[in-house]
Amino acid sequence: MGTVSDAEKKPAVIFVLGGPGSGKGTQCANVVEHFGYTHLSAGDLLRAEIKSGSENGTMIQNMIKEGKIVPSEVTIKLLQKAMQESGNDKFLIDGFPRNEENRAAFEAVTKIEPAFVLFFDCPEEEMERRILSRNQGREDDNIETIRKRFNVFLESSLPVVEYYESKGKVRKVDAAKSVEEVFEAVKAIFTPKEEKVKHHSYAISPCIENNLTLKVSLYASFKKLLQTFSFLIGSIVAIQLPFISRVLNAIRILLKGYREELSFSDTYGPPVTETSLEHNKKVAV
Ligand SMILES: Nc1ncnc2c1ncn2[C@@H]1O[C@H](COP(=O)(O)OP(=O)(O)OP(=O)(O)O)[C@@H](O)[C@H]1O
Ligand SMILES: Nc1ccn([C@H]2C[C@H](O)[C@@H](COP(=O)(O)O)O2)c(=O)n1
Repeated sequence: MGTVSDAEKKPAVIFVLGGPGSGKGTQCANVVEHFGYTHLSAGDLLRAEIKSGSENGTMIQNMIKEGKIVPSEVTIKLLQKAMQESGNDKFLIDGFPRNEENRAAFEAVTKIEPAFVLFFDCPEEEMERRILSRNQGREDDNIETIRKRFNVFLESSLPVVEYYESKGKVRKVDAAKSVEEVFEAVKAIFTPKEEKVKHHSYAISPCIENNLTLKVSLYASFKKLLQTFSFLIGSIVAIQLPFISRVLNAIRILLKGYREELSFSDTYGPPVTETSLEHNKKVAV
C-alpha cells in the first residue's frame, strides 16, 4: 500500500459563512493571528480582480453592484491561485461557497472537502446596522444593494449551510455578541480537544491563583523577617562577646571559690561561724 507523499497532501480548508456584515472578516483576522491560518476572502479577491483591470473586471463589478454571485469558475480560479501563492497548507475561505454551484464546483475541481464550516449567525437588523457604519468605501455597502445581498443569502447561501449541517460539519457561533465574545466562541472551536482537557484539569481558577499568590508572598515576608531576626541576634552576640565572656569568667571564678570552700570544710570541719566561735569559747572556759 502506497503512502501519501507531501505533494499529494490536501490542504486543510475551513469555509466561513454567514450573512453580509455578520463579522466573518473580523473574526478571520483573529483566527489568522492565533492559529496560523491563511485568510482568503472571496469578496476581497473579486474586488482585487476589478482593481487589476482584468478582462473579467467589469462583469464582476456589475454582479457585485447587483448583489449577485459571480460564476464559480472565476472565483475558484482566484482562490486556487491565492492558495498556491500563500505557501500555507491551512485556509479560512471566507464568503465561499455562496451557493450550491460554488460548492459543487469547488469540490469537483479541487477534490477538497472542508474540515468544517464556521457559521456566523446574526440577526438581519444587526448586520444592516454594522454594514451601514462600516465606512470602508465599498460600492455595495448601500441600503439598496444590502437588501439584495440579504435575499441572495437567504435563498442561495443558507441552503449550502443546511447541506453541511446534514453532514454534521457546521460549527455555529452567535455573532450578535461583541467582537471579543464572538472570538471566545470561535477560539473554543479551533482549540484542539486534548488542549481543552489539559486546561480544564490543570488550569488554576483566578480565585485559587490569587490565594496561592497571597500565600507565596506571605511565606516570602515571613522568611525575610526570620532572616532579619537571626541577623540581629547574631550581631548582638558578636558585639557583646567580650562582656559576655567576662561575665562567664566571673561566674566560673565564683563557682571555683565556692567549690574550694566546700572541700576546705570537708577536710577541716565545718566552716567558722558565730556559733562555732561561741562553742570554742565555751570549750576554752
Ligand atoms: N461582533 C461585532 N460587534 C459589532 N461590530 C462588529 C462585530 N463584528 C464585526 N463588526 C463590525 O461590523 C462590520 C462588518 O464586519 P465584517 O466586515 O467583519 O463582516 P463580514 O461578515 O466580513 O461582511 P461582508 O460579508 O459584507 O464582507 C465591520 O465594520 C466590523 O468592524
Ligand atoms: N463566493 C462569492 C463571494 C462573493 N461574491 C461577490 C458577491 C458579494 O455580494 C460580493 C461581496 O462579498 P463579501 O465581501 O461580502 O463576502 O462579492 C461572489 O460573487 N461570490
